[in-house]
Parts: sequence; structure tokens; C-alpha cells
Amino acid sequence: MKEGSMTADVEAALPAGQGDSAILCRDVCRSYGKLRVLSNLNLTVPQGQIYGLLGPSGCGKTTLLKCIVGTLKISRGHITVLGKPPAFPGHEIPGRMVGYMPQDLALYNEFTISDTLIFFGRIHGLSWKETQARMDFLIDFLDLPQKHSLVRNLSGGQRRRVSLGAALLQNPELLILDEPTVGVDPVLRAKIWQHLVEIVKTGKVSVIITTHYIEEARQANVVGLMRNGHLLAEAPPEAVMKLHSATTLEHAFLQLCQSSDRIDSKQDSSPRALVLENSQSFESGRDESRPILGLAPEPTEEIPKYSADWKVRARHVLPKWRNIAALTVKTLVRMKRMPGSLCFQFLLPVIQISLICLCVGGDPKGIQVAVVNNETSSSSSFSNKLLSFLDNSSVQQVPLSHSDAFDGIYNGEYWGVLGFGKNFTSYLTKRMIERQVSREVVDGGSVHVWLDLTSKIQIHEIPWDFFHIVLELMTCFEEPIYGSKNTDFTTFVTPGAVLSITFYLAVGLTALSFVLERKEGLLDRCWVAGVSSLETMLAHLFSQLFVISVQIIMLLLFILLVFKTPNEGSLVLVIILIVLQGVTGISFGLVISSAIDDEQNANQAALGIFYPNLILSGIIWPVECIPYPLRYLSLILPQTYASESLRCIMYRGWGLSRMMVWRGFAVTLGWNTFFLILATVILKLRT
Ligand SMILES: Nc1ncnc2c1ncn2[C@@H]1O[C@H](COP(=O)(O)OP(=O)(O)OP(=O)(O)O)[C@@H](O)[C@H]1O
Repeated sequence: MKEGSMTADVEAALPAGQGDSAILCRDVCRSYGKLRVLSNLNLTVPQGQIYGLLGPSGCGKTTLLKCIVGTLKISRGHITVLGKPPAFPGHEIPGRMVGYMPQDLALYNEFTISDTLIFFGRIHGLSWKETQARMDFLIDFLDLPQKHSLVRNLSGGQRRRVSLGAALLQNPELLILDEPTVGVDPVLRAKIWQHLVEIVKTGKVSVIITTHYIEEARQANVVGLMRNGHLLAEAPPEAVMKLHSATTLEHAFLQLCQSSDRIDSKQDSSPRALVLENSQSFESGRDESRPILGLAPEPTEEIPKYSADWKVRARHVLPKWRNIAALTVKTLVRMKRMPGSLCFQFLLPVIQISLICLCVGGDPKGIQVAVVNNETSSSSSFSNKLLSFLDNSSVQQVPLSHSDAFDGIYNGEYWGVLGFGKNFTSYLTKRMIERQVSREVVDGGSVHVWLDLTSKIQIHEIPWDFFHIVLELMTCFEEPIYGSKNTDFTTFVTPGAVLSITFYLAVGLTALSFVLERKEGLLDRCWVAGVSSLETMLAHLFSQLFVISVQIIMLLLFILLVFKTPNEGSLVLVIILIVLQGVTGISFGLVISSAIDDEQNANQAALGIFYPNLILSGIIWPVECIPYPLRYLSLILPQTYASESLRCIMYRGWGLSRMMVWRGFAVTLGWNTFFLILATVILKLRT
């Protein structure tokens, strides 16, 4: 009887019907994999009231709040927030209508307090004047330090207050605060509650707040006790205490939990007992979705149908430049606050290309070769003439006796031994004059070469020099059609290396961007403020474009002016192709960043593709040398045709009318579009 009248009290205290509710959750279910966190949950937040959501750690409060603001999708049921489901086209939830303070601090550490508030002000479309006025109020109200203080230098409690300030900034109609009073001193805690009580008085603002300090929730108009993913009670705090004759809210909740445990154990142990209990107690055999205390959803409650015309839907999908600008400025401000890292990013490509130009493709120097010359030392002897042809900057000739030369090569002192017989000149002359000579003449008129072939690159230079001499004697090289006679390996490698450096630095710049922001709750916070996945992508693209533009300018200055790499073609085409490759790198980094949650895995993914891509793209060795099945793979990679295209522009002076040139641009643009769409879709699917 007592309980029956109490339920009536509760019903009178709570507004009924959807029209009066700020938030309605009906039969809401949400799981993480196999873990069911919200189970047929029903919750009603009355309009213009404070709703205290209480419950033990891990019961699903944060998950519920994320579903309410639309950053998590529910697997069943429906949620209405301020009249429409979250993320419904044209609805400003997520957006300006909701102020969300997540449990994580979700603040940019490199920002000052004023940067933080200006950033959120921009996203909410506040004017400069409005933002400044609200900032002054919040700094005073939340007792914050000077507005130019960096967030990373604030104490834990101060950071929480900045986070609360960001949620209150735009005077939202709905405030969702996940443990705003943790780490806040009792005086300020009281002040925050007083502020919440004041703002709901107008009847236009509704608040849902979670807290671990159960007693402070007595100031809420309604409290909801959550346990195991559903609500045990939903009623004004006084009603909850009265029902359990408790003097404190904490005590009342303890009793509710115990009643709930008793029911659960009875249900588990005996299905028969359940039937018996059903007729005796209002608690037993209870439908999980119905709270022990409070309003249960009306069985006849209808789910309204919502619709939006195509213009609203289109506007909802299209990116807002205001948000892109705010996010781009945010990234640039963060970069400015890390000058060391920015300088490193600008210098790294120059260091890399310089190392490639200096260390790859040059001629070997100072290779020690033992020379055993058994001919007389006359300068007219063929052996001495041949030896004088050897490039002495590459090969350092060490005249030795036969035994010393072989001892030296066995001890690793020399890379080879060149031997000339006693009668080398006369035998060689005979070989040249006579058509048929004996084996002895052939042998005596030959240069004998013994090599240590463990270092191929150096030793190949020795027979190459002889080969070269013969070639020079026998061949008449006309002027080359493309390139120069002095073309070396560095010239071949440089265009591909420039593209590859630009691509990988861009991957490195972006691969961690979402990973860290997601981990710190910054992505969620921005989404609740109304930023879309596409806007996040585009903003990252634009801000990173600034970095890669500086990198590309420095790279080009170095390769063209310092290392004198030839460029016969249009510099504009060269720049466009390199920038587009940088964009490919950024968009690939965004794919990694949106698909992977963990820094280590994101780093591994970025590093893992580096080497195979470098080898397969024909950057350090021509594609024509790659075995066939792998060659097909090579051709679809983003840098294979692009490197070829850049070489054609720079060394052949070709333009876009040539297939080998436009093909590189087309493939690069194709990859850019694919990666950007993929990253946006992944990011959207993962919220
Ligand atoms: N991203 C996630 N992936 C898998 N499980 C998760 C994830 N987020 C939360 N959970 C699990 O869901 C359950 C509810 O978590 P939630 O953060 O909603 O609890 P809570 O009531 O807010 O806890 P607290 O008061 O400690 O913040 C926990 O068991 C948690 O481990």
C-alpha cells in the first residue's frame, strides 16, 4: 500500500509524454562485441530539469551518454533528443544544441585556455564578441587561471574545469556532463551545481549529469540508478529516499541494489519461485526494462516517424567551411606550439634527399687492388698503358709481388689482383697481328684478374673499367637523344626518391593524427560539437598540405640548385605531381589513422608498407627487372607510374600530352580519391 502510493507520488513528480521530455530512450540496447552494455534501457529526461545518472563503475553510463549524443550507434531501440533522434539531418544534435563534457579531458594540450574556447566557439558559429564575453564569464565562474595559460601546464582539476567551460560555452539547450565534478574542490562543486540549478530554472535548458558523489545528486530534479545496463529507478531524489525510508540517497540506492540482487538471484535459482513471487511482490519477475521505481514506458507509446526534405539532407552531408577552417587553424596552432617538431618536419626531406644524392649511385673511391706486373717497367709496355687507363680515383693500385698480392687478398686487404705476364706486350701484339695463335700466346697476352667477390658493387667496377676502355676504343657514342652521357644511377633514382620521401613523410604526419585524438576523446568531442568525418578529413588534408608544400619547396631547391639534377620539363608539372603524391601520402595516413586505434599498430602499418612499396615501385631498380607476377602488382602501386612520369618530365622534357606522363597523374589522382573516400567511410562507420 505504501509502495503503491509512493509510485503515484513519483508519477505526479515526473512529466509524462514525449512532448515534455528532453531525452527519451526506449528499449535501448548496445553491445561491444559480445559484451552487452545497455540492455532494453528506458530513460526519460524531463525538459528543463537536471537528471542525475548514477550507477556503479562499468554499468554503462558513459556508453549511454555517447549513444544519446550520437557518437555511438545503438543496436536496438530508439532515442529522441530534443525532439529528434541524434544525428538526424538538420538536427543540431550533435551540434550547437548540445554541450558535452566527456569523461576524458578531451582537450588539446598545446592550446591555451583561450585557444580552446575560441576553437569550440568557431565550431558553434559564435561571433568573436560572443566568444570573448562567454570566455570572460567562464574564466571567472570556473575560477580558471589566466586565459593564456597552456592546458598542458594546468592541474588535473583546472583541466576538468576548462573542459566544463567548453561544454557550457555556447549556452546549449542540453548539457551532457560525464563526471564534471571529479577532482573539483567542494566549494567549486557547490558552485557548479548552483549554476546548473540556475540555468534549468528558465525551463529551456536540460541537464544530464553523471557523478560518483551520490549525495550531490540530491540537487538533481530526477535521478536514475543504472545497474547492469538498465535503470533500476528513475524518480526525484526525495521520492527514492522516502520509498526506502532512507536518510541519504546513497543509502536508498544501496537498498535498491540489494532488492535488485535478490530478484536476480531468485530468477536465476528457481523459475518456479518466479511464478510464486509474481503474485506477491511488484519487484519479482520484473521486466528488466521496467524500473523498480518510476515511470515505465507506456506500452502504447508510439515511435514517431521523422522526415527531412532533400535540401536539409544535402546540407547535412555537405561539409561546412566554418568547421574545416576551425579544424585547420587548430592543427596549425598546435604545430606552431611545437616549433622543434615543425623544424624537424621541414628539414627531414632535405636531409633524406641530400643523403641519397651524396651516398647513392656515386663512383666507388679508393678500392685497393694489388697489381702484379711481371713486365719490365718500361712506360711503353702495354701493361703500364692499360694500368694508366684505370680510373685512379676509384682504384688504388698497389704494386706487389705475386705472393704478397695473394697474401693480401686472403687477409681482406685488397679487393682483387691484376696480373700481367712477363711478355704481355709482345704476346698481345702477336694476338692482334696473327689470326691464329697458340694457347701460350693467348694466356700470356691476357690480363689475369682474381677477385674477392664478396662485395659485388665495388669489384664490378674493375672489369667495368676495362670493358669501358674497350667500348671507348670500339664504339662511337653519338649525342644521346634524351639524358646526358654522364647520366648516373643517382639521376635515375632521384625523381622516385623525391616522390617516395614526400609520400612517406606525409603518411608519417597523418598516420597518428586520429589515433591520438581518438584516444584522448578529442574526435568524439569534436563530433558532438557538430564536426563531420568529411570535415575532419578535409581539415587534416589542408593543414598537412601546408607542411608538405614547405617540404616540397625545400626538396626542389636542393635537388635542382644544390645537386644540379637536370629538369628539362615544366617545373609546374613537377610541383603538381609531387604535391599530388604528398596528398596520396596524407590520405593513406588518414586511412591508417581511421582504421587503427593504437599508436604502435598504426606505426607498424605505416612502416610495414614502406619497404615493399619502395622496392616494388621501380624507384631504386627499374620495374623491367621485376619478375612478371610482381610486376603487375608493381604497376598498380601509387608510385610506379608516378615515378616514371616524373622522370619523363624532368629528363625528357615531356608534357601532359604524353601517355607516360598523364598516366602518372591519373594513377595518383585515382589513389587520392580512393584513400580519401575509404578513410571517410571507415571513420564514419567507426562512430
Ligand atoms: N570501446 C569499448 N570497447 C569494449 N568495451 C567497452 C568499450 N567502452 C566501454 N566498454 C565496456 O563497457 C562497459 C561499460 O563502460 P562505461 O564506460 O559505459 O561504464 P561507466 O558506467 O561509464 O563506468 P565509469 O563510471 O567507471 O566511467 C564496461 O564494462 C567497459 O569495459
